Amino acid sequence: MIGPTFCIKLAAFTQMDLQSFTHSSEKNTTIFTSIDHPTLQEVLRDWDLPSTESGIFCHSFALSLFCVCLGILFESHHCKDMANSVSPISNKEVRIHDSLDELATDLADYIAGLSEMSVKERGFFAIALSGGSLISMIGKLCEAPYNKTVDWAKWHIFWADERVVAKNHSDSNYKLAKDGLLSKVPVIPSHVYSINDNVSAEKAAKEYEFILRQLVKMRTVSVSECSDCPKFDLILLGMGHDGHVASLFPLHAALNEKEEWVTFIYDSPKPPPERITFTLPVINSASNVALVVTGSAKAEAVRLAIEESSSNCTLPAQMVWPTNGKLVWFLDRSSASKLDASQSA
Ligand SMILES: O=C(O)[C@H](O)[C@@H](O)[C@H](O)[C@H](O)COP(=O)(O)O
Repeated sequence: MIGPTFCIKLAAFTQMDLQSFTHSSEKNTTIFTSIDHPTLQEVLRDWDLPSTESGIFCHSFALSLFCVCLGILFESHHCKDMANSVSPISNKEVRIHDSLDELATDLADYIAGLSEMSVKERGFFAIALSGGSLISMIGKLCEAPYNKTVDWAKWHIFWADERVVAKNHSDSNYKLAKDGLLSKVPVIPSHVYSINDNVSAEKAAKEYEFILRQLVKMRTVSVSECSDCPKFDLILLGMGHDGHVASLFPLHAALNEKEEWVTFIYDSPKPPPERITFTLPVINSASNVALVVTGSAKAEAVRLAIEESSSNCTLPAQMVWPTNGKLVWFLDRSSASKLDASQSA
């Protein structure tokens, strides 16, 4: 019987035997043709397997099982590590544009491309929007060719953050997106997931997470391979000059939220104070995250976020590291002006 100590024993077995492994490899002999390690002998005894000459088969068998275990251990460890990782990602791209018009066209191409790919692969495109100037930047999607070529009926639209105000309030991110994009393209109204604006921020966050959980169950929104988090096809974010993204502000407790998918705040430094926001685990579980930032006022935060990502980072934008996804920065020359030459060339 393979007992629960199986993995531990095999792990112990390899740890010790690296030396003899290398040694026998150098001598070009068959690896592990005789079992001389007590831990492996113990494992084989537990399984009632022979331990000497006829052991070649057993050795290969044990070695193969060990490799499988190691693979599983590595994979789960890797995923866990990456979710809380402090190491810089390599799947990051910085696109710097000479004009806002050029940026807007590139952004529209990028979104249309991801939409096409997701619809082809999954039948849906789950996109999360934020507020601010980002919405005017994606305005080109209402124009030709995108208004005709994008498969709008397959879009499912969410908010990475929302201000807890009435939907017709000028502060509402929903209203901003509706006026700037959603009312101008043929999205299906029931695919637009706005928050409940009749309840407290706390309740609105809970309800929003509940809706998300249903959609993840149905796989309208995909699920991360490393956690149970939703895996959005695309999360679009802006960034404040203080480095905040969505409604995750510097040094705010919401940045540490690891369990909830959607959290709430009552003290946003940027008005209005009551907001709901995706948490970092959700943002970092997305397939694609785009950070769209323009203007010289944000140049220093851009530099810090792109060039100073380290273990002691404090800017929320520095903490945006999609675990298995891709991060693209869309910048204009002004916001990129403090990047080192190799980034901004
Ligand atoms: O609801 C919000 O306030 C936004 O989601 C917020 O995160 C915004 O994206 C940034 O503050 C950048 O805004 P600007 O691009 O307008 O500066």
